[in-house]
Amino acid sequence: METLVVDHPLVAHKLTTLRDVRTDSPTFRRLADELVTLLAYEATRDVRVAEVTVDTPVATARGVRMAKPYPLVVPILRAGLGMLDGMTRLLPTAEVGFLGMIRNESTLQAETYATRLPDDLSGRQCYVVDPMLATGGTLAAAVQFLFDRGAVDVTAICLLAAPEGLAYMDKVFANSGKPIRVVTAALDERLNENGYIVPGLGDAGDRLYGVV
Ligand SMILES: O=P(O)(O)OC[C@H]1O[C@H](OP(=O)(O)OP(=O)(O)O)[C@H](O)[C@@H]1O
Ligand SMILES: O=c1cc[nH]c(=O)[nH]1
Ligand SMILES: [Mg+2]
Repeated sequence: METLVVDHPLVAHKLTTLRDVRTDSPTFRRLADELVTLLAYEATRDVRVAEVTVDTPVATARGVRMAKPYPLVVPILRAGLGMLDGMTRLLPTAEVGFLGMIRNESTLQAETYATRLPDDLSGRQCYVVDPMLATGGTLAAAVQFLFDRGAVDVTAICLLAAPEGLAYMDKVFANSGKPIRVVTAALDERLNENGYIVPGLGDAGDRLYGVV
């Protein structure tokens, strides 16, 4: 598995405000939206394109267009929804599948409560969006759903990642033979005894949408 920590002053600046406990929900939403756009710019570096020509007012120019089948963007509900608009703004032809997953806060096991994905993902590039990669249980289950449907490669875009979660992903998919990439704004120190990322930003879903 490949991990890319996007090292850019604008990313670091926005992430710092996102982490701040004083940042209110409207600002948190706006920053999550802006950050995903910056991360997606790097994450889509290998998105498939097809060569085309267009007529400019002056001559013919060679260029590229997004190739079919178009990528699939998969937000993991709830918190991943806060990253969806930023992704589709950058990839307007992408299709969107949904996974509803919740981490049981006692066992830290991921439970799936909704799946709305195309049955056949053969040949599709998939982009999973979820702000937090903590133990990695949620992302591992999400990637497995996509591979089971034939996805060829999966890139996860996470605002924050913990070393424990990356190690877990590495272990689970060591022999998958399919490319997996994690693109994140920061690799934090560790998980605490409750499975929260330290220093982290708290519960991303609650900060986006309110405490449930
Ligand atoms: O790496 P893990 O240990 O599996 O934890 C990460 C998951 O936890 C959060 O979701 P949560 O379960 O809080 O659901 P929510 O988005 O509805 O708040 C987060 O958005 C990830 O999906
Ligand atoms: O720190 C964490 C860990 C899991 N889920 C969150 O929202 N935050
Ligand atoms: Mg949550």
